[in-house]
Amino acid sequence: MTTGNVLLDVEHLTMRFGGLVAIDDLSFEARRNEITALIGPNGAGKTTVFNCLTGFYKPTVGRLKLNHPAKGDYLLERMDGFRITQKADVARTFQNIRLFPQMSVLENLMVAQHNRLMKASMWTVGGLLNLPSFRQAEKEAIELAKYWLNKVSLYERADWEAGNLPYGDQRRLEICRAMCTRPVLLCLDEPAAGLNPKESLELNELLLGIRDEEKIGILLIEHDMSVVMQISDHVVVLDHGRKISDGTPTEVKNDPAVIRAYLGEDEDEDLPKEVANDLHMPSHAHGTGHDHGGGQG
Ligand SMILES: Nc1ncnc2c1ncn2[C@@H]1O[C@H](COP(=O)(O)OP(=O)(O)OP(=O)(O)O)[C@@H](O)[C@H]1O
Repeated sequence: MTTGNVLLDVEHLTMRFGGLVAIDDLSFEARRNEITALIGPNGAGKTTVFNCLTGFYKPTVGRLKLNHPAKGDYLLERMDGFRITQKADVARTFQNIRLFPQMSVLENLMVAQHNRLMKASMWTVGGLLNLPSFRQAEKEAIELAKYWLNKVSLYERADWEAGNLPYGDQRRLEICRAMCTRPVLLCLDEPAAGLNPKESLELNELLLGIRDEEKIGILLIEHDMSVVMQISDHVVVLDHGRKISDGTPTEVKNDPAVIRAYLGEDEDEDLPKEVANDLHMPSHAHGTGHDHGGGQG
């Protein structure tokens, strides 16, 4: 595993819901210019980590330090969700698509830049008077939106209602929308869910391009092991809220603790072929009864 360039430092994160410990003393790092995958069976606590990072939940215990390359350090656990996006430049997508379906594709990307435009308009006055500074900000916002639409071949459909796009395109539009906020950390919750193999490959290319060209950190929750193993620089494995492995994809897939978490020791269960292939395990194996499909968080 590489060192340096630590962008996100999660220290001793614990999240309890009443008597349920969803995250139990979790520590890990995510670096700039890297894709860090957070994997684990259903209910392992992955989405809860995202919810803590983005201000949806206040952690019971723990420190979530974002080392912003331009602005300094932020302790995310002390910030409200909108400030985490606005100030700390953390962006997120959700398991279930959350576009504005009746707005156009382009409008969805302009809404993402609302904060910047409001600031440039001096909270309406500059916009009403159409001041040069506002016109310039608006031009830049449109340019940025077009840049991302070109990246995902949606430029020609900028005027479509977002809800009318095919499913895979909606997923990619969500990523574009997050990128239009100019994040330093992009958190993606199961971006490959429901994609066909060709769309999954395109997603891999998009994410690798974002990592290499934008030089940001990506934190990825994903059940699709072909995506995880092909594009991650670093994988953190959770099971029942605890970290059970942390390393390169090769280190993690050979880790007996990971194999046990996915396969279990007691019951007979078929491991889904694609998980078995990517973890280099037999598809006939023993199981814990953990569900391996893409669940809701
Ligand atoms: N708001 C909440 N209130 C009570 N329990 C919760 C809440 N949010 C999550 N949990 C519980 O915390 C545990 C972890 O859930 P979480 O959604 O983080 O898992 P996950 O790894 O993302 O699962 P999946 O892969 O199915 O999305 C689960 O037992 C879940 O029921």
